[in-house]
Amino acid sequence: MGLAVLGSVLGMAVTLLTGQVVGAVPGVIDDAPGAMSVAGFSWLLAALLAVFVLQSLTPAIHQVAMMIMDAALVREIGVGITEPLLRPRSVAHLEDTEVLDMQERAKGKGGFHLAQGLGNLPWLLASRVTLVGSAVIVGVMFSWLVAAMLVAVTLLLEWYGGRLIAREIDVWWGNTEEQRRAEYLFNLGMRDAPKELRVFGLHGWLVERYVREWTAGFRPVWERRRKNVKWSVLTGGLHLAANGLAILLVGRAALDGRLPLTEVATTVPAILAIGVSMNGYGVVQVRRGLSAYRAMQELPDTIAERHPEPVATSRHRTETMPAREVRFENVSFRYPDSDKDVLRDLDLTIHAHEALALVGVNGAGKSTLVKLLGGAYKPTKGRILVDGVDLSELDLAVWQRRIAAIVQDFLRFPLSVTDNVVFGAVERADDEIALAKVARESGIDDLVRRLPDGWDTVLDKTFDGGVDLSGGEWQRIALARALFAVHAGAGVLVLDEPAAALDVRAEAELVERYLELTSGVASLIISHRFSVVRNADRICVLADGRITEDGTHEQLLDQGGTYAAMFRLQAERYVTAPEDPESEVLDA
Ligand SMILES: Nc1ncnc2c1ncn2[C@@H]1O[C@H](COP(=O)(O)OP(=O)(O)OP(=O)(O)O)[C@@H](O)[C@H]1O
Repeated sequence: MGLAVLGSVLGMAVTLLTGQVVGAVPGVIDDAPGAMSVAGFSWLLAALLAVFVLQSLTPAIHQVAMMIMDAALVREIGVGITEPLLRPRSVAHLEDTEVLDMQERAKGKGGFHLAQGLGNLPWLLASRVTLVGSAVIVGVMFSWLVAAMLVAVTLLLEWYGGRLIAREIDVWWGNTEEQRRAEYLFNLGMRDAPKELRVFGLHGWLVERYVREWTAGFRPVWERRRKNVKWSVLTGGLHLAANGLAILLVGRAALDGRLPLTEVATTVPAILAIGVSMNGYGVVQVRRGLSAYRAMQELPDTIAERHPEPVATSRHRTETMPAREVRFENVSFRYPDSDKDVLRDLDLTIHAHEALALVGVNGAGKSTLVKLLGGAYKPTKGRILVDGVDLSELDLAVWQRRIAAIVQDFLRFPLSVTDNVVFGAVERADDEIALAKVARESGIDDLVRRLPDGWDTVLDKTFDGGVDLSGGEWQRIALARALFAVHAGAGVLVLDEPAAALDVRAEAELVERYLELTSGVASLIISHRFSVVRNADRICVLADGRITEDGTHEQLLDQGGTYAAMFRLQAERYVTAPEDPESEVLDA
């Protein structure tokens, strides 16, 4: 800001000195009495040159300063927006439309990002300094009335021009249905589904559809722009007329001998400087940048107010829990903004050191139960007790580190194999012995040996030397990550569909070692594969939001309820297809 203001002050100094130089020329040439000496004139010229050079340098220095500032601003804004969203240990705020709106506003409306808005602040300030300074020059040297007229016209037209720009930008960034569809199609082709598009030969369809949606999406922008053109020409004409009138008045005063040469030579550039200080675009950018800045500042408080985090009471030793059990007591739950209870008066106890399997049809609420266990959501009714202590009284950050989980949509980091595994317990990232152990347990040791850079291979083909893994290989990596967390001391292991992408042999291996892998921790396994489920110490059926059956595999088969029916249905499929290699595994 200092540099920008200095630049405009130096600009005005150039105007004043130029006026003095021009005004002094006749006297110096005529060597008139009382006129400036040649030496004095030379000093004046030297001063003009020095100020001019300085003024020419400031934009370059300003650009460099802004580039450095801009990088820092973008970084700070990135942190300022993401940090409050990441900090809470639960996730309900990420589905709260008020929070999401505020986040959108903080990112900047109408393509005016906060960094751009704030980055424009110095330029706007500089143009304001030029406006006021030049108006004072015109006022002092010529006429305050003309100065006031020029300032009024400039500000009025700037305000109106800003409105036109803002409207056009709002239409542009209105994020119409068509624009969003075009963006979706673009990402589909470039990022999300390049393989499927080729397999189905959809290239031509995608391009044609993209062009159609894009054109439809931007039609309102062009309509608005067409409407704006005549107003823009009109305001431009008015501006020109006001400046022209002011210069005409200066010219007449000069011809009438009322205005000396120095004043004429100073006033004319000052009038032009007022004209070019009009900056409607900058005003809109700064105004929106500042409103985004306010939203960013309010974001943490809004999240804290609307989604208060429980205050952890240090009386409990969360880091060794659960020593006995985790108990769901009369728990009901519905997602925010939903009118359907996913869980209803559910009672369930998971004992420490016990392998518990949870089965149920699609959408029964199994993954939801895991989210509650991890404190991602709070029950709408009832309590979750860990060794008799309400989960809401525990330090959630510590509790969440006690849980090792493979969730259905586990993360596939485009980083090295090591990073993908040690993210299970970053504080133990250097524990190579544990790393080697989980590699054996999860069956990724062979895979790592085959990879070009072993543990350092990046698991994303878009990076140098990176590779793509198959779905099943990724699942083993996720299993290794969860086991690494268990070795680092996690007390609860959650495996949500750990075998979904595994081949028959890998699944059989997992089944064989399942109880060994989960010994010593409370484990919850969710699977539609009964070959996995039947090995658990205890099996619970989740239906209609509550536990309807509870027992060992044999007990539940004897009961002849839902579990038995589901198991027989799946087993029959293998029995009627004896050539299916999976039947051997099942028999085994
Ligand atoms: N974030 C959410 N907001 C609203 N409803 C949700 C959300 N996540 C899940 N649901 C709904 O909650 C219900 C239970 O979903 P959940 O994922 O827990 O089922 P699931 O038993 O794990 O199913 P699956 O076997 O298919 O994985 C479903 O009806 C689902 O549509």
